[in-house]
Amino acid sequence: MTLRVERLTFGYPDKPVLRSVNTGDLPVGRLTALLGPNAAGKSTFFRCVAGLQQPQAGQVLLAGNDLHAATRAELIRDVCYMPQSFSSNAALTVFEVVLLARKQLQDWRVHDDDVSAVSHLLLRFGIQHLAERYIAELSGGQQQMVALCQAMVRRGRLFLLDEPTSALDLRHQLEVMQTLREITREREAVTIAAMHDLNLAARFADHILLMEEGRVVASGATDDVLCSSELARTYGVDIELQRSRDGVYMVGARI
Ligand SMILES: Nc1ncnc2c1ncn2[C@@H]1O[C@H](COP(=O)(O)OP(=O)(O)OP(=O)(O)O)[C@@H](O)[C@H]1O
Repeated sequence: MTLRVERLTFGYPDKPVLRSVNTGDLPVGRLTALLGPNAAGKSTFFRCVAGLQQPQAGQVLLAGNDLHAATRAELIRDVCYMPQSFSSNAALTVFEVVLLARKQLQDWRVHDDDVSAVSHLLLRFGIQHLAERYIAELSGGQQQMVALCQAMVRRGRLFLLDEPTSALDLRHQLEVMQTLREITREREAVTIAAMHDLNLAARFADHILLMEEGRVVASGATDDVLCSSELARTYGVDIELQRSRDGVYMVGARI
């Protein structure tokens, strides 16, 4: 199974945003990092793929089937989306909001496997100790981990995560990326994480999509894309890359 987005096009009145985006085949069981400068169109791309914004043209093919030809219920079942900004009912606990995310568009009854899925995921992301805390009482980084659990708690086939580590400290960034990579492999899902940290992408992503001004200008294996002159050109900086045992690290950037 692969995800393949073809000619995805979206714009606001007088403002084209996505200009015929083609991703190539994004492999199942692999973590893809979506990179690109501010305003390149990454969040818009996610919203269009998730069906939250209506593209003007193009197809989103998951295992060869057009996601947007599916029913709303099928789309929600298959695609799990974590938006860039966290918004949850502050009067609910962490356990409750993650459970609610799991039950989205499902039978309202809570079964044993729902409770164990939520417990297991909180444990996996290391926030089980927050389960009974109210959302309003959490730090920004803790809220981001809860948002991530909301996206990952369902059995989707495609996970779209908009900057999942932007509010996290160094240790949590590494732990979350490692866990995301493991879960993606175990579930044989397609996971795309938009991010600005090239070092994290280099270390954990298997595949890179590089976006610039509403187009994907490079799609390929992490080592290939990060070493390309395209990356320096897209960001408008000189980038020095150094390979290490764990992958490719960006060690320096100059304007
Ligand atoms: N509701 C809106 N109306 C008009 N233009 C919008 C709207 N939302 C986003 N845009 C524009 O669409 C373009 C792409 O925005 P988008 O949020 O997709 O970029 P991004 O790559 O996710 O950026 P960042 O890395 O800064 O989060 C930007 O020029 C932005 O100003």
